[in-house]
Amino acid sequence: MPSDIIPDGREAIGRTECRRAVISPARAAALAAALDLDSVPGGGASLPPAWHWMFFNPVARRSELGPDGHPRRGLFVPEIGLPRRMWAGGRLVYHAPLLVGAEAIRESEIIDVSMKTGRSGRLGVVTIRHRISHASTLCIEEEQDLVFREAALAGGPGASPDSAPDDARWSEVLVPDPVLLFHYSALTDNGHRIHYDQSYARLVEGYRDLVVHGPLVATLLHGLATRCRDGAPICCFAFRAMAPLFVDRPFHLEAVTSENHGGLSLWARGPEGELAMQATASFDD
Ligand SMILES: CC(C)(COP(=O)(O)OP(=O)(O)OC[C@H]1O[C@@H](n2cnc3c(N)ncnc32)[C@H](O)[C@@H]1OP(=O)(O)O)[C@@H](O)C(=O)NCCC(=O)NCCSC(=O)C[C@](C)(O)C(=O)O
Repeated sequence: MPSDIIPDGREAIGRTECRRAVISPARAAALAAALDLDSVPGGGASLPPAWHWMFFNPVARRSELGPDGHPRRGLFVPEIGLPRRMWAGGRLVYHAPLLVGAEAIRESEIIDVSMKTGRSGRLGVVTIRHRISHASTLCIEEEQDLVFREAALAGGPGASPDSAPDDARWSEVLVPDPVLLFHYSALTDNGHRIHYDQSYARLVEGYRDLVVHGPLVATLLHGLATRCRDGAPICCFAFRAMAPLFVDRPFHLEAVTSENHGGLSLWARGPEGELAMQATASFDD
């Protein structure tokens, strides 16, 4: 392809992949430890919601990695000429539990690639649909939004995050220390350098420090949602990452009962009061 043609990635719409994994009790126990939880889901138990993000991830050979530590773009996720990847949001429907110890299959399809111009510059949004099943039982349907941004430029448009709500009924604080980031990267087979390589995060991607994983924050919000409802199963969860959170800077996980749908509105509030992630959860009861 001539170098002056900027790819838009839309040729990848419809691309599919399929991965199998055993919902490993050892990984579940390791995530429970990393999150400092009292209970560990053992063999045969239901995997807590969002913990499936530990499984089905591509493990690429070193020669197939891109400069950010992810598998090189073009293998499944398309190359769209925008180098900085972020996990920016998703929508999940939980139909049936994934069982610890059992084999599961994830079928994935790229369903949209769209180019946008945001306050922070040009963005490419790649949306992937995943269907996760035990044999013929569909357990989770998920749409995952990956955002790709332009290379960091000195003096480029800065982030202008909104403020988080101030009416939380439930609030918990978490310090995302580097050991937690390390464990979450390892448990999710995620080589993305923004989470552990400080000079890369700062000098190449232009962040102020190591970035907290979007799926980790969303996992913590799932946990808060479950506690707010005394363990009732979540049936739907949607989230959008609005601003990055950084290592060692405490943030709050907060929730309030939603007047619209009777479920919960949740958010992560960053250290300066910024809205870092917003989410909604609804329940089977
Ligand atoms: C994405 C940023 C730069 C856009 O910020 P912006 O200010 O430029 O955007 P905007 O002006 O608010 O919106 C522009 C357009 O983009 C859309 N948009 C705007 N935001 C989103 C979103 N979240 N999800 C989907 N779409 C989004 C928005 O709807 C709009 O579309 P429209 O023109 O059609 O109306 C900004 O929201 C941001 O910095 N978010 C934080 C992302 C983050 O911190 N993610 C977690 C860390 S990265 C990670 O964990 C990675 C991992 C795990 O290693 C991994 O690679 O898989």
